[in-house]
Parts: sequence; C-alpha cells; structure tokens
Amino acid sequence: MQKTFIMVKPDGVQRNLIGHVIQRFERKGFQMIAGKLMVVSDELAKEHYKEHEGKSFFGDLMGFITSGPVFAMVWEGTNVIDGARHIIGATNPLEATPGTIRGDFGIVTHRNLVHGSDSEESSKREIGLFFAPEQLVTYQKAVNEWLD
Ligand SMILES: Nc1ncnc2c1ncn2[C@@H]1O[C@H](COP(=O)(O)OP(=O)(O)OP(=O)(O)O)[C@@H](O)[C@H]1O
Repeated sequence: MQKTFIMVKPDGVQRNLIGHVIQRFERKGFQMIAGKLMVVSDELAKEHYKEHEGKSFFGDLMGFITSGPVFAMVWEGTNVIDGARHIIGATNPLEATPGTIRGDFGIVTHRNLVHGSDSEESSKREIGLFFAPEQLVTYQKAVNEWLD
C-alpha cells in the first residue's frame, strides 16, 4: 500500500489545526499509521528541505520549520501521495483552491500550514528521516473493503 509523509507545520500547530488536518485525511479514507508531536532540529530541517538549499528563502524556511512543534505523520492508502497533495492544495495559498487546507486557512507561501511528500521517492526518504521502521503501525480496518 502506498505511504506518504504529512507534517502539520509550526503555524498549523499554533492555529490548532492538527485535529482538522487529521479529520480531512480520515474522511477521505486514508489511514494514519504513525504520528508524533516533535520539534524539528536544525540538522533534520536541512536534510528534509535540502532540495531548496541555496534558494533565497532557505534561511527563512529553516527558521520557520524549527520555530515550534510540528505534528509529523505517515498516512497510507491507494494513491495517497497525490490524494494528500490535492487535499493540501497549491504551495502558494493564494493559488490554492478553496476547499483545500491551504486554500481555506493559508494566506502566504512561507506559512502554508501542511507539508506532503510530492513523489514515491520523496515519501520514502522523508518517512525514513522522521520515523524508524518499527514506528509504522500497519493494521487492517473493516472499512477498507469499501474504499477501493
Ligand atoms: N518563494 C518562496 N518564498 C518563501 N517560502 C517558500 C517559497 N517557495 C517555497 N517556500 C517554502 O518552501 C516549502 C517547500 O517548497 P516546495 O516548492 O517543495 O512546495 P511544496 O511541496 O508545496 O511544500 P512542502 O514541501 O512544504 O509540502 C514551501 O511549502 C514553503 O513553505
């Protein structure tokens, strides 16, 4: 089953949106298999966002993502990587469709509330950065047979 890494960023935690984000994914039919509240270290932030190293906003991004607790999760489901990106919405909340998390709650790109992996490769990499394999709890729900 496909897996993705989802993180409620520090602004989402401060704005009491952890429960809302979880509910959006649960309602869709995806299944959480790991979740934890944590503060991202400088080293982890740098590794997670290494594709952006050297860009003008990199310093601000590092400062922001380490500024307070995040809620890191792994979700599982059919096409969950793209499905989650649709629920989260476009990177710039101004361009995010209403009904998406960023479209409903975000205003600016540097505070866009939630992160979701953008490919199979990045989901594997990001899950490995934030969780040990034994922290992923795979289990069957009876409802799964009604989902796909
Ligand atoms: N021009 C920018 N100015 C400020 N911050 C930016 C800018 N572009 C991207 N960022 C920040 O870097 C993050 C990573 O950018 P990326 O292009 O990977 O978008 P994304 O995949 O939608 O976001 P994320 O990786 O957080 O899910 C963005 O979510 C945003 O917080």
